[in-house]
Amino acid sequence: MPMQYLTADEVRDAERASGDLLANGTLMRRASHGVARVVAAELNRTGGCYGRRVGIVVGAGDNGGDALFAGAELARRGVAVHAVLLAPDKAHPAGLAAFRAAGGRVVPTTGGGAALPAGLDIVVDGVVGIGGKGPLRPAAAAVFAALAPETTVVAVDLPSGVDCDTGEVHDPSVRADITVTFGHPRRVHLLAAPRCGRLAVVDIGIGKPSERVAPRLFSFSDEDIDWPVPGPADDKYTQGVVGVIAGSHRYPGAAILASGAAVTATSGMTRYVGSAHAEVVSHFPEVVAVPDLAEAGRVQAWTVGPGMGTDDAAEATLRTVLDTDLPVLVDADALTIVARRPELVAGRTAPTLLTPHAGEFARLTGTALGADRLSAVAGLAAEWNVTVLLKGRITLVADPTGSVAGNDAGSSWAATAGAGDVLAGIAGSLLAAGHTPQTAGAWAARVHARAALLASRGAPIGASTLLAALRPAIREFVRG
Ligand SMILES: NC(=O)C1=CN([C@@H]2O[C@H](COP(=O)(O)OP(=O)(O)OC[C@H]3O[C@@H](n4cnc5c(N)ncnc54)[C@H](OP(=O)(O)O)[C@@H]3O)[C@@H](O)[C@H]2O)[C@@H](O)CC1
Ligand SMILES: Nc1ncnc2c1ncn2[C@@H]1O[C@H](COP(=O)(O)OP(=O)(O)O)[C@@H](O)[C@H]1O
Ligand SMILES: [K+]
Repeated sequence: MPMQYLTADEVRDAERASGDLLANGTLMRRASHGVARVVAAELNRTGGCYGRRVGIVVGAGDNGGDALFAGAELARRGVAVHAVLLAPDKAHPAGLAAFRAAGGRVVPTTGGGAALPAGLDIVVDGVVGIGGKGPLRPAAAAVFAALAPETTVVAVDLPSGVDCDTGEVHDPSVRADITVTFGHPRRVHLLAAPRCGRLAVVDIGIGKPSERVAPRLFSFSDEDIDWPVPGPADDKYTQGVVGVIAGSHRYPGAAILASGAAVTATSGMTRYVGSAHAEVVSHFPEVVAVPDLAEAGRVQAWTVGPGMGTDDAAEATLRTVLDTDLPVLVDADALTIVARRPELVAGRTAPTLLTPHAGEFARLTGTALGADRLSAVAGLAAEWNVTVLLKGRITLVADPTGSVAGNDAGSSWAATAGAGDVLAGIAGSLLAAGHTPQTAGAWAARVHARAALLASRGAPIGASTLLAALRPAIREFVRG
């Protein structure tokens, strides 16, 4: 099942709908118990709970309340728990009473600030949760800045200082090793996944919000991905033929990478059109390669753009392809052309997938991509009535209805020249196989990221190494 990521308002809506459970404190009891369990498991993994030392950083709201109740539970298990109260007058009263009663120690405040003692095994970030705004304030920032670098940080609900709805990482903010959230993941857990560390979702007995607001962010689970495979009745044409228009005789790299990715991604046939036809065939003899579009046979989808140039001839080719009623993936140089001629795609009714990186995105919209990547990509998709895949560590694929599929690559080894050409070849193949632009883009991003991880094993890679790992990566997503 795809995972849905909620806004802070949607979380509040779901919490309110749980009625008595919210009012009588059951939700907070379950939430804090979940935090304590995760912290205890981490301590047990590294030697046990008894005699260990944990710090909690407690803000003014219910996030601090969660931390205090969790601290109380840990203290009852024999952990020495020290709390810094950032706003002593506002600290959750029942939480603070429980913490003190269990033997938790509150660090005395001196000169308006307080620091945690040294030598802690784990520090719990209970500064802010879904009610937080902006960066960490100075008192909280000082506590985290003073921690030894090896201290494990467990964030309650989200790392404080990171925006719940946009994932904007303010400076300063918390970097968590583990984040414990409640009921349903929030947008921040995907949009700022590297800042959240491992995510633990604790069931506290709340349902889904009654209404979702656009953009609605989700991610495919591995099990949702069902890679196309040929059946007994298939031949090379029935699985969808993909056409690649990329590269040039002078710069054949993009042509070879995109065509090679298309050959590898799905069975069937890959056609190539462009002046690098001889180079493409010398690397991948199975590609049917011709210099001119007029000579190309039939395809079920086009990938157009990487390294094709932006001159009049390139524009004419792009126009011809976009004038068809076939699915088209528009990348790289083709995006530069579209930025000056938006009417080429804006009126299309056939499936259209634009795949910009941040710089190309800015060229398309005329403004630099800000911190709210999710709203930006959903906005462009809605305005142009196309699907937009925004590249990066977190790839976002927005369709025009406000649905956005996100994928955390899990590593950043794919940030290498030519990796985008490989992505374009994979996603084009999935379009030719009949998938929607959003599914094609999101599945391509997932398998591309997996290939980068497999290829790298901890060392830098180039795009051809990534391409070589594509087949084992795809194997993980072939069902049955
Ligand atoms: N509802 C429930 O049943 C459940 C809720 N649960 C938990 O409650 C959390 C939500 O609690 P919440 O609504 O009290 O807000 P919260 O995130 O603690 O922060 C707001 C406070 O922080 C302050 N503040 C704001 N920005 C700040 C900054 N940058 N730096 C420093 N301070 C800042 C601001 O205070 P002020 O601006 O007045 O100083 C305000 O008082 C949720 O994330 C989950 O953990 C769970 O127990 C499950 C059940
Ligand atoms: N920091 C990062 N972490 C993970 N993947 C990244 C990162 N930056 C870029 N990528 C991925 O690498 C590829 C780079 O594409 P692109 O920028 O078009 O490069 P090129 O044009 O050189 O091929 C995309 O698939 C993108 O999502
Ligand atoms: K927090």
